[in-house]
Amino acid sequence: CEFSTKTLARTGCSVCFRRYICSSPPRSQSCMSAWVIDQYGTNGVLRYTEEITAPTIKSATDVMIKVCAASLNPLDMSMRGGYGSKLLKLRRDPLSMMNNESEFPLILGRDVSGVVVDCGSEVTYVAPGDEVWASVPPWKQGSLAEFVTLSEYEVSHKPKLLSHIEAASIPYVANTALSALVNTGGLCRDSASNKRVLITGGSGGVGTFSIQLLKAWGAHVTVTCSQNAEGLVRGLGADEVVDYTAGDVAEQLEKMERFDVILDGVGGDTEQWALGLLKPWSGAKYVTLVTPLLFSMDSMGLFGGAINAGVTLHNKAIQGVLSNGVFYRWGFYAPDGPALDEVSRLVDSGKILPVVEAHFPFTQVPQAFLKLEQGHARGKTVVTVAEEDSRQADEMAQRTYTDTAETEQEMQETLKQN
Ligand SMILES: NC(=O)C1=CN([C@@H]2O[C@H](COP(=O)(O)OP(=O)(O)OC[C@H]3O[C@@H](n4cnc5c(N)ncnc54)[C@H](OP(=O)(O)O)[C@@H]3O)[C@@H](O)[C@H]2O)C=CC1
Repeated sequence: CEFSTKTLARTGCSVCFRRYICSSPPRSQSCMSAWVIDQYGTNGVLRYTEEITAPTIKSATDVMIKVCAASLNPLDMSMRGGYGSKLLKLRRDPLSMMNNESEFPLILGRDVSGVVVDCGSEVTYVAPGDEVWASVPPWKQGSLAEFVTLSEYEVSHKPKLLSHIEAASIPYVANTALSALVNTGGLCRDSASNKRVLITGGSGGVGTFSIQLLKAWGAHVTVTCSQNAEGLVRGLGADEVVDYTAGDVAEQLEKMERFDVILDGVGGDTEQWALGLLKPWSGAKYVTLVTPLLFSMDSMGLFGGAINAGVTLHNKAIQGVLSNGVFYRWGFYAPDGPALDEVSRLVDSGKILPVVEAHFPFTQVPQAFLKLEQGHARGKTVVTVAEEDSRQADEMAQRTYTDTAETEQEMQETLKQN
């Protein structure tokens, strides 16, 4: 081929690119650019390189994706600092864990929207050239890179209505919300209608997605957030909003009808008052996303940490059932391509909108992390990885969430139209 690997990657010439990857390219041609970390720490550990080995198709069900856009989640910040390193290292490669080999360089980034460039021999659901989106499990190399390889099960067709930048804001929070609400909270499209659901931390990534999903399923949604996020969450469909900065949040919520499910994205002392807000003896569930499992394993070792976390969960679950017959549970992210197919349909039918608060070019990944560190998220922070998307990025800059009242009106109009 007359083009360099990089040009091929950027022009999406999947046939030529495929030949390059599969014919054992010379070292320089199998490299890609990425942001990596070589040790755990603060933002200074992020390093840009064009010399990291590009992923390849290793299994018959692998799908290799050219990344157009990625996004950041609180987990990226935590993983940069070493959070979950023991369990994730074991999950990545048990052998290297036993041999005490290094897990570095690591690539962060848990969302991808991009184009398939190569597939294993058994892949049937997608083909080179397809536009896809996916969440990247934390035990795999992330999406702050030119290419990422996932299994076919983890990948889904990108919603047609979204740009890559918009699409990259959804998969990780969607897979987390669906896992927590469906697998752990027992809700689903057919059973959620008229169920009363409370979401704490409704203005962040998981919250803004969950509100829209639950409204699309017909649930009644109450949200806690800061006063200045009320317009945003109401615009996404929240029925009732409680400003946690305006006095005792538990007191305000106690005046309301009891809930069937609580999705807690805040943690801390929330669980001390939240369980009392559930309908007693009715199968109501409290699901928290803020769990001590990985922290325990980091500090006490894999075995000790697992036992400690298991005992904590068991005691709290028993306490919940004994005190007023409610279920206390921990919710976790789970990769799930088929679940994203369902989300894709909801997005294309206008029931779910992306909430992109800020986006950064690939050259400014450390700045994107700094934005994340400031907290007070209002949706998601996205990174444009491929150059083709830079024009879309400029257009997005005009549409980025800046004014709450305007956004609320726009979102309500769009959701009403659908
Ligand atoms: N267990 C798992 O597998 C997963 C766990 N998580 C965890 O879930 C949590 C939520 O994730 P995500 O939505 O991505 O996080 P974000 O950082 O995107 O959002 C957090 C939101 O909570 C708001 N907030 C902070 N304090 C409170 C409070 N006391 N009451 C109400 N709202 C508050 C923040 O805004 P403001 O401060 O302005 O009020 C912000 O909008 C995180 O802790 C994350 O680590 C996420 C994914 C998977």
